[in-house]
Amino acid sequence: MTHRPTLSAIDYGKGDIGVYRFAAPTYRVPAIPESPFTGRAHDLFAAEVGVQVLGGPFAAAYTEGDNRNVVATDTMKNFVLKHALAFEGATLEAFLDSLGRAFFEAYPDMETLRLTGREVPFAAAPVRQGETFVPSPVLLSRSRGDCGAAALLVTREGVRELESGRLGLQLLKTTGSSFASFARDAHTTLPEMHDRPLLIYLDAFWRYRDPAAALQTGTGELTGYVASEQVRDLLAATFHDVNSRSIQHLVYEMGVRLLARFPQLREVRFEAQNRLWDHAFSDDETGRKVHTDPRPPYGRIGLTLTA
Ligand SMILES: O=c1[nH]c(=O)c2[nH]c(=O)[nH]c2[nH]1
Repeated sequence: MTHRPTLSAIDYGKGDIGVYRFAAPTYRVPAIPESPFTGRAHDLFAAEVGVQVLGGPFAAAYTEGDNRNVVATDTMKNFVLKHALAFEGATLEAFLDSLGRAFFEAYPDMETLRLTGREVPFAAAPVRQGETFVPSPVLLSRSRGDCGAAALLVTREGVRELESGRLGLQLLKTTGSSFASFARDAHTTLPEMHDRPLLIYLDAFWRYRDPAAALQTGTGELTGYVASEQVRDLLAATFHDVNSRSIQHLVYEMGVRLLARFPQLREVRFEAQNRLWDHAFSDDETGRKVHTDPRPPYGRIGLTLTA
């Protein structure tokens, strides 16, 4: 008999479950100075949801090919869609939380779930109404830009981990950023940059002191809920204001302001990428400059700040 290795961790589930729900309840949040956002202007709840079942009595499927306890991932997908029909709340976090509880109720063998969601952003198109433009109540434009996100680790006892986020920001500051006076040695070729056009890709994440603030199932004003659109705008406002000496310096300032603006948060985290364009040509007479894409290697800057 050959030696049988130990099954240290197993998980299986479904990814990228598109959930597009019409007539979804909306919510509002208190205004903050850095953002015009106070609530979603339409009633489409659109997200890509992921479900992973961890551990539990699913080992025999791996070791014996015994599927008797396996909930087919196709069944999970149907379960998620059906749950969206019944869900009374408005936010991604509340949806995933209630989804977890529904899974535990329906499937007694499930012990731990990792639930993830990423908003599919649509914005109301501006349409003329008299002398001005208003958001169309029926015409939405799919935005390929940044989006809200949430990830929960849940057990039958409740939410063990909850992290919210805004993913995929791409921010360019044309002037007012530097990177100079860094350590130089025999390997250094990078010149000092006292004013560089700075392009960053940025994912931002946050955790609440009390996850209950994120999991409110109400639909009116959700006091204490942090809307990812406001986070996006606060990060952009910070980049606008700060003359950064590096991306490290910039994300630190972003984190400080985010924690100060939302005292209900206990931790913020950033994953930034330096996507600075390469300078190609300049014309001193006109002041024009042309840049091009950099070579593939890019700088990565991470930061976690605790309040
Ligand atoms: O903001 C920056 N931080 C760095 O650590 C770094 N390193 C580098 O080559 N360019 C930059 N820019």
